[in-house]
Amino acid sequence: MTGAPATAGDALPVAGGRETAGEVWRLSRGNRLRLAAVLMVGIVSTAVDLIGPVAVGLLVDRVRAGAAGLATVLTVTAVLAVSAVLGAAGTAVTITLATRAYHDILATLREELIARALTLPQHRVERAGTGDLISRSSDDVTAVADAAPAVIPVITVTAFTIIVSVGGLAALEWPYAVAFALVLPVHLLAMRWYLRTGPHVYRAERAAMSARAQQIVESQRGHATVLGFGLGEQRHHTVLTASWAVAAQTLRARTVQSMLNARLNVAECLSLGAVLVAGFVLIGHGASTVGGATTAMLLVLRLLGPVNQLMFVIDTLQSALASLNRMIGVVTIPAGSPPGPPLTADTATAVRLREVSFRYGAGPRVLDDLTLDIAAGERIAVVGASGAGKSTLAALIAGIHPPETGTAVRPERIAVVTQEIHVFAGTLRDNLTLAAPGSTDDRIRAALEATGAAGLLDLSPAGLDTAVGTGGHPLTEAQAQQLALARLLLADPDLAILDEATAEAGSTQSGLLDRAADAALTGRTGLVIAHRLAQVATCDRVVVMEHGRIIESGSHTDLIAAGGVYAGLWAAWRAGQHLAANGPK
Ligand SMILES: Nc1ncnc2c1ncn2[C@@H]1O[C@H](COP(=O)(O)OP(=O)(O)OP(=O)(O)O)[C@@H](O)[C@H]1O
Repeated sequence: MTGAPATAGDALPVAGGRETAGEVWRLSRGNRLRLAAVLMVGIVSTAVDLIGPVAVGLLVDRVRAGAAGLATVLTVTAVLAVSAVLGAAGTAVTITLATRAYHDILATLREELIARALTLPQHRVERAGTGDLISRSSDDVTAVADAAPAVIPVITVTAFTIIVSVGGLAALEWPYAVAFALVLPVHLLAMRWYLRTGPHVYRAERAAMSARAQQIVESQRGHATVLGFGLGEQRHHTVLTASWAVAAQTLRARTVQSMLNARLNVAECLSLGAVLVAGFVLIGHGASTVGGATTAMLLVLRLLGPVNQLMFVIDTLQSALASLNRMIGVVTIPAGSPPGPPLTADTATAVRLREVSFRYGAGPRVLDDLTLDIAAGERIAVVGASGAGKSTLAALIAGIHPPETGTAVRPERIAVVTQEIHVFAGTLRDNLTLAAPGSTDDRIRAALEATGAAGLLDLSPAGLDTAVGTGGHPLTEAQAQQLALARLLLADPDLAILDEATAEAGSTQSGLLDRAADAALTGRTGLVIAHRLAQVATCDRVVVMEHGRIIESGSHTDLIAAGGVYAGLWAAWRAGQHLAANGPK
């Protein structure tokens, strides 16, 4: 199947803040009780934390009044210790509960993301670039998961500390709260600046990472092409450029963080100064004691810690939010139009296409008002020039692409074998029984025999337990094709589609793979796309495509006799075969 380059407009969507919040609320369905517990325990434990500053303030006043003996100091110390222990225990419980809820919600999101990614139309993924989807289900999930240890303690502690400490300041003497509130805009300005600057920087960083992943995936997938055309240098340069783009964006992000630090230092000095001045004025007017001012200063100091920490983790938070938006963007992609209903009533016809059209995105029509019936048990071959739409037709019949217009009726159980065979890491048995779990070893062996692939059992003494795929016994392309055809036989579908499934065979192996394909197709409806016309000639009917339309249809013999396009293709192919066998005259 030929492809087209991805454009910016094809990118997978990224959710907005409101959409993400709505989705997270939906995903938190099973954790609402836990979240309520977080709220209650958090407020109570932070309130307990207030006891310390108040006790120290009282001690200061007693000392100034000359009324503090050893007993007072010991009592205050004990109160400090008990409140610290209770506060810490409460905070630990809060953080644990919040972390569990976070991971539960993330796990649900990850499952939904993978489920959605696996059901995305293939052309949608191809247009966006496989790297983007891989990056969203790996890099982004990691970024959101890794943010938990840094972000959750700070967010929960800060939220409750702000509520309780500002309340405490106001209860002490309202001018303390006012003084703090007057300086709060400086903190908020620092945060606003950061929130305005940060997301762009982090989005750009993530996008650069996606682009790099895409380049690396393409270089690896196209390994054979890269080697074949000597593109190693060029690919290396492209990957290097993408990596430098990531480095540049990361540097930009860290610079923004340093500028935030400077703003935070200013805000901190101003806050402490404002409460100190308020204390000075209040004490001067007899409205507060030195102990009261001490309590106020301690409360502000307690407050500044988590607020500043919040600023420090806000970059992690921003980065995690950018990733979360990208993950939610995939989850909320609306399901496309479902493939046509499976054929049940008419057992004589396996596939019925009526005036179907299809285009990739906004591109030109690749299938154009195409009508085709395939009788149950019939084996048809589809031929035509490169780009005629053969693979697209096969994918539409398989239900991978929904038709843009027209109707497509097909059997329920369809299996497709293409030129690209992925051998999963696992045993031969695992790979063969993917689509037919529970097959007995005898059935598996029979399938291997029937497709002429029994030699796979001799790859190692382990037979069916031979490890293949990544890290396992390497398979040649032809062996992988044999494996796929035997797998198809085991899956026993109503309709088998072979799209260039035997194209990898060299001249010595083409007969072997053609026989394997024949065995896999026997007794079921089959659609074969092949450039080797020897395989085409054995089919019941040949369909010739041009520009997304069927221009000829009939048996091999009839089409040859008709002397049309197929007859020309056949003559050219035979001449090519003759030349290959005998050499030029
Ligand atoms: N994923 C895709 N995105 C956009 N355009 C595509 C995509 N796949 C195929 N096309 C375009 O659709 C047209 C038909 O492609 P298709 O692969 O179906 O043709 P084909 O007859 O199978 O060609 P070939 O024999 O080279 O595989 C071509 O113009 C191709 O560029």
